[in-house]
Amino acid sequence: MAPLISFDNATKVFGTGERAVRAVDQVTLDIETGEIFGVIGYSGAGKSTLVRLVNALGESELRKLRGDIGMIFQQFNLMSARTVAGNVAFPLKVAGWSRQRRAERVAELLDYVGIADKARSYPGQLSGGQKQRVGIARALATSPSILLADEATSALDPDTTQDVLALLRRVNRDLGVTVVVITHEMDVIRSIAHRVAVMEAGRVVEHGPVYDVFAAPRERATHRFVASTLRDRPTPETLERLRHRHPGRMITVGIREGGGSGTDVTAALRAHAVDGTIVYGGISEIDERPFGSLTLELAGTDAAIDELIAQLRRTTDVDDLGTAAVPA
Ligand SMILES: Nc1ncnc2c1ncn2[C@@H]1O[C@H](COP(=O)(O)OP(=O)(O)OP(=O)(O)O)[C@@H](O)[C@H]1O
Repeated sequence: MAPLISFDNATKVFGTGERAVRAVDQVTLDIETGEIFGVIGYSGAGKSTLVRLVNALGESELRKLRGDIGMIFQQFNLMSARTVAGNVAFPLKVAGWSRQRRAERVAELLDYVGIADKARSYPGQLSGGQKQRVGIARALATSPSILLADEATSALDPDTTQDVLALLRRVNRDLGVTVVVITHEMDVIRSIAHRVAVMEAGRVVEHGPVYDVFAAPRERATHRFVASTLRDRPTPETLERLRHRHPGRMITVGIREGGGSGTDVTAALRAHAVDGTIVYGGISEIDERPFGSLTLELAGTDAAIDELIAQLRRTTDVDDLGTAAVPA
């Protein structure tokens, strides 16, 4: 199937001469129908500009697509003088829907996003999470096939963020809407994206399935984003402290789907008569698959520990951290 959105060597330059900024620099990227695609980067990386290019297609393309792209924003962009129902009805009005059909569609949408009771409220009377639900209802009004979410959860607290992300996941799954999420937070990517592109200085420096990018980040920026969300591996400072309490041989074992599970670790310890104490770690989910690591202090003969590590390395990555006396 042909991609829904295709960037082919896309470039956007602001300004001219010495002051020219290449906000988007030779980006080639395909977004497939039905996926949740994440674009992550630090402030100024060019994410918003890239997504705005989707909205700025040539006239004929645009006519074909008008009403086919919904958009939600960090600051919600609701009309404060209109009620919730009025905000959601607005794009339908623009599209020429009758009053009766508008009312039906608005009721259906507000029910879907879980704020049917707020139809007559004004945006100023709503919490941030409720405002974003209105934004989502409005963006979905004309049944678009693409939803662009530009930092849509960046103004929300962590719990509300998870609620809104769960709603976006439903929109993708139940309604088959292709969702493009722009964010600077790897937590957001980890929670809902299937594939991700990492942007830096206008370029896509790395992209692929979220699980693969997490499991084997190649670029420095990607390493930083991954570390910012998992926090499962001890930093050098943490390791220093751990060594005081646990002077023995330590290893960090990657926990993955299809190899390197907690069960594998337990079985390997037993098979080699090595005792393992879990001293650090975290296992969570990426794209609904297990992912993380465990750091263990091991007690056993050197030979047994070496064999244990060799066995684990057949299915997952193992960092040998050495001992307090002889760090690796
Ligand atoms: N209209 C404009 N005129 C001039 N420069 C611009 C304009 N829009 C964006 N830029 C520049 O392009 C670069 C990329 O900006 P962009 O907003 O796309 O980044 P971003 O990754 O979305 O960052 P943020 O999350 O802070 O919005 C920045 O250096 C920015 O200053």
